[in-house]
Amino acid sequence: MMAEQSSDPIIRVRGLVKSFGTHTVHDGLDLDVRRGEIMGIVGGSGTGKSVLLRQIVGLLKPDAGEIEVFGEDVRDTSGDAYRQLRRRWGVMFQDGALFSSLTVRQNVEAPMREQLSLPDDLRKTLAGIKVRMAGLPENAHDKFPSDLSGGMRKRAGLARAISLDPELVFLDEPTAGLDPIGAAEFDKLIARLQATLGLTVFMVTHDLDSLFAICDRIAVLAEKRVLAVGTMDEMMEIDHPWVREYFHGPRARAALDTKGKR
Ligand SMILES: Nc1ncnc2c1ncn2[C@@H]1O[C@H](COP(=O)(O)OP(=O)(O)OP(=O)(O)O)[C@@H](O)[C@H]1O
Repeated sequence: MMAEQSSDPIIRVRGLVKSFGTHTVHDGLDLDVRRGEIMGIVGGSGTGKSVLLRQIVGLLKPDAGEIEVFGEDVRDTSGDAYRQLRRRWGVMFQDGALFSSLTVRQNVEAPMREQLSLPDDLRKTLAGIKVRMAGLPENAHDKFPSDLSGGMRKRAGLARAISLDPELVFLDEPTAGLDPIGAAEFDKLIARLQATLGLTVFMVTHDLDSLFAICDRIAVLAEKRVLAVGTMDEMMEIDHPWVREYFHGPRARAALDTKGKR
């Protein structure tokens, strides 16, 4: 997990401001995500974790501030430069955001169809490889999302997120809704893909087990900005009411216990 890391920021956010009407969600938010790390984004409900993710990938426009991914400005999403850039990352949304009328493999093929001109057979084969990499059994490839369990749908969403061999993946609450065993397996899958593909991972999560198990660093969103960034050990030392409550509360202790047993 740590081996591939360097201090080279793959995501750089400076002075980000974002409001919806009179409600300011981000006000002067700064964040660096380094190449090769798994960065966990945490914060109370409504602190703007998903809104941050959506701005970084260009789905929402910031009101002010700078956002660079791979050293390129992502605020102008109209041109070829953004289209080129978008190929270099994959996103897994919370509900998987799969096309319900397509099978799992066809869902994984969709970005390939859009972005690459490959012969049908090759595209199908490559999509099958991604589905297997996401840990889905052979008999799931031709199923529709509605015929899959929640955990399998998440794996299908992950397979689609890695369909274009991205350097960076964004995961929005990947383990939400999974039982603890399913969540732990999903954590392992993320860590394995990160290590084998050399990915950088930006992961919004509420899951303390995931934070303990696989995140290299954590960014805490509070007070409309990134209040603190650091390793889990560093989080434990921060004297801020929300951070203290979150990282020292009963759920955190339970997660630490779980980690000890793994
Ligand atoms: N398109 C939108 N229009 C208006 N308000 C929005 C929009 N998207 C998000 N918001 C508001 O921005 C705030 C941050 O939302 P966001 O979904 O990023 O929170 P979050 O930190 O991901 O929360 P949770 O942990 O509950 O998922 C919320 O108050 C939300 O209501």
